[in-house]
Amino acid sequence: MTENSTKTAGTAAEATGDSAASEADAPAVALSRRRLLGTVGAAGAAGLVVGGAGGAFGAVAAQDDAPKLSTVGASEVAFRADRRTPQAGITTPMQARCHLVAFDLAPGAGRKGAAALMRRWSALAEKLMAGKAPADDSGVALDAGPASLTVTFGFGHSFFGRTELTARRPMQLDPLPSFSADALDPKRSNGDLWIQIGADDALVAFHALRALQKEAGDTARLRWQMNGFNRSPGATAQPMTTRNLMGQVDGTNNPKPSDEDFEERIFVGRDADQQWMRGGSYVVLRRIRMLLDTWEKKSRAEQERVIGRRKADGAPLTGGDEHTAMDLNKLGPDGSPVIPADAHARIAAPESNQGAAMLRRPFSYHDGFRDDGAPDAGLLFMAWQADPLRAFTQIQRKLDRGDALSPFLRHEASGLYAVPAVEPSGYVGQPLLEG
Ligand SMILES: C=CC1=C(C)c2cc3[nH]c(cc4nc(cc5[nH]c(cc1n2)c(C)c5CCC(=O)O)C(CCC(=O)O)=C4C)c(C)c3C=C
Ligand SMILES: [Fe+2]
Repeated sequence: MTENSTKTAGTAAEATGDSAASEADAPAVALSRRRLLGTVGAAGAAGLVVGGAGGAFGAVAAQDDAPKLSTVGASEVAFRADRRTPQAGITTPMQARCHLVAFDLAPGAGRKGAAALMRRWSALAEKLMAGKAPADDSGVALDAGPASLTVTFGFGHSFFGRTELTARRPMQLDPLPSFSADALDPKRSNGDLWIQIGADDALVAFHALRALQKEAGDTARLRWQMNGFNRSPGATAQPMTTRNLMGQVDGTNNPKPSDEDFEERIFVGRDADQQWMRGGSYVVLRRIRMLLDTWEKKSRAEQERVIGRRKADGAPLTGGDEHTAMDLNKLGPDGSPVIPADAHARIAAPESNQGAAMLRRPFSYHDGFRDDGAPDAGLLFMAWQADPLRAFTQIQRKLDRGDALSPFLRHEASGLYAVPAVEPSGYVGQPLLEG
């Protein structure tokens, strides 16, 4: 139930450069090579379905007049399956681009207006993710396929008051506590409705954002919007965990779908009080600006001690490669821990937090330069979990008390959203809005 199937059209050798690959098996080969080692890549790859991504701007290999697409362009992520599944965009491998957008319901829209909007938005998202153009299309995404487009919908705390559904608001949506390093801008935080759009092509991502905004009509008003990016597929010789704008390999010690406790950590259980959230997840969003001018003045050795891992390959300072477990007990010749007591990876690790863990799926952002010339850049930190109190809040509280990375960060915006599962039919949130 954690995996969103990935469909793809496109030819073998085109994508892999592997002339030995056969037409039939190549898309799977190409995708698994590119994505298997990605931050949450195993999930997407495990759910591979090889099929055709047809549609108005999708590839239809059999049609002579249809545009030919690379495997990147033609890769399609399913919006829904034939059973209740988590929405796409949670375990889907991270795409190269993202737009995050929050809306507030217009006065008077109420539950009826919200339901109609979610019905329209879900239909549109399903169409776009299949590589099909909406009516009156702008043409922005012409020539491209779905490019792994995902559209993920969430509901914020304030949504439930606006729709008179407070009795069905899960306590997991209770506002996050304040942290000492917070410098939060309320205008760029929270919101009734939240959408995460991800795609491996910038035009496809923008096209979806614009189409969804237009579809909101008079029912919901845009509250804030953020843009993020990650490395482009195929940019590195082999698939790698992504780097953030501090240059660190970021995402190594994420929970993996193959972990025994992955489901219970990331997705809401079958016995949850709020039935409509069963199989869903909660996402915490933090727009975290990096103080890069200060960070970049530190030596590589100092930077590595801040995290507890090597910059070159993400390996723990206690040795091995990127995926070797940290040895938190190892002491150096001077008797002090090799991974310092205030190292970010030590303080955030499950071992330091009663086993708490969450699925981090962040995007970098760069919004130009501030008046003092410092980059307005950092991380759109997104963490997925079954219970934010036991995961994000627990870990952030600990980080707040003495993380060596915190002096280089400013948390400038925050959001917490309930992201329900998607049913085999109907629209996202229907069990909440009509249940
Ligand atoms: C509250 C949770 C977390 C925030 C906020 C956070 C911000 C943040 N992190 C990095 C860079 C790295 N984080 C790494 C590991 C890591 N971080 C968190 C949590 C938060 N990070 C966790 C739970 C972990 C995993 C710890 C473990 O189990 O080992 C790493 C190391 C590599 C990795 O495992 O991903 C880096 C690098 C930045 C730059 C940042 C804010 C901008
Ligand atoms: Fe971190």
